[in-house]
Amino acid sequence: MNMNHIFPYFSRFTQVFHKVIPPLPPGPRGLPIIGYLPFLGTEHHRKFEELAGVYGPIYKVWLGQKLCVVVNSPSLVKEVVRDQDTIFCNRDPPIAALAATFGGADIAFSSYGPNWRKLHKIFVREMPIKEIFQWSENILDTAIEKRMNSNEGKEDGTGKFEQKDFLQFLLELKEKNDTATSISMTQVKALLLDIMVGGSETTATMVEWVMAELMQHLEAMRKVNEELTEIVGSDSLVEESHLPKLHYLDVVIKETCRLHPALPFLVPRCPSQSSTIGGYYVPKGTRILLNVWAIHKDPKIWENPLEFQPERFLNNPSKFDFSGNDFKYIPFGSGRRICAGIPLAERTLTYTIASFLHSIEF
Ligand code: HEM
Repeated sequence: MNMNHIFPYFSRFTQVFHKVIPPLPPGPRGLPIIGYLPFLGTEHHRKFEELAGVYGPIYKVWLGQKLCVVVNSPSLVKEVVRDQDTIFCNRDPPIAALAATFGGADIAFSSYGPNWRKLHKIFVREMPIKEIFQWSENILDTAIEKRMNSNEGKEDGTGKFEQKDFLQFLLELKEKNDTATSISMTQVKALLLDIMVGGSETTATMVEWVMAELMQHLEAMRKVNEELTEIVGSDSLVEESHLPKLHYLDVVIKETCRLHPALPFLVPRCPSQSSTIGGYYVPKGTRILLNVWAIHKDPKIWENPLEFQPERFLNNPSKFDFSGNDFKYIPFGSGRRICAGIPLAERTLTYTIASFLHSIEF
């Protein structure tokens, strides 16, 4: 066992001895140095769900030299993302993420501080979300039109799109002299990474899961198709104005996000100072995993949790939205570090799936 393993225990021992701080959470035993790593298997979300069944709403697990605390209940998630959000809103990026994001210069892996605040403000308040959406809308329209052998596209005749470019928006910010909003080239690249990598992989994964669930549940597929015929009509393509009226598709997407959250532990957080969760001691620097996978399938919270039942959201669609205010349902996270792209993600998901289903017979 190396010093990293020993030190928290030693320092805790002296403090517990003097009755200053509570114990660490319970958790499975691991091996010296490598901790619990050899027992994780390949499906970490299932293993961590299984451990929640054994150790309850909070447990610790050593992954190599890293102390991880896994939180498995809505009330303890609230302690992390609401009651103590300022302490727990740092990230704990692995080396690979730091290498990919220019040392954590982006929003997702940046520590909570001036860089995050500036980029987050630009992203949430100033980014031309509509233009980014229309850019993806154009790509999809063209793909579907090609698929339908139609020549009526939104291209300008030269094969290029007429849309204003969001890259141009970022480059203009780079040229600004105003320190409050101007950004460096590294920040431009980091923001693009968040949009292109963070935004596209998650959205593509969710589109695949929705299609897979609908193909397994033909009654739900029939209802979505009926709704599309009613709202869009049989001879037209799906447009952005149709999206808010597609209520059944909305609950299909919500139910899919419950069963298959794109990030089953969200993006791990890290306390900036030692704290407690659920009465247990959590040292500064611990990796905090919020186990959305287990919470979304907890039979104490959900009736028939493993079944695909979009109707469970139908009577109360606004209670379970993506805002992260109800800690039983947080596919996009919650608190200060909630997904910065929710409006875009919601529109893109609904638009892509609606267009596929309306234009192609599966
Ligand atoms: C279905 C699609 C998506 C899902 C399921 C999703 C989910 C998430 C989740 C779970 C987090 C972590 C939240 C937390 O730690 O509390 C996150 C963070 C983030 N997402 Fe998304 N996301 C999606 C699409 C997008 C899109 C389209 C964009 C941008 C174009 C985006 C940008 C971000 C950014 C920048 C963060 C980091 C926020 C921060 O650390 O402050 N996401 N997302």
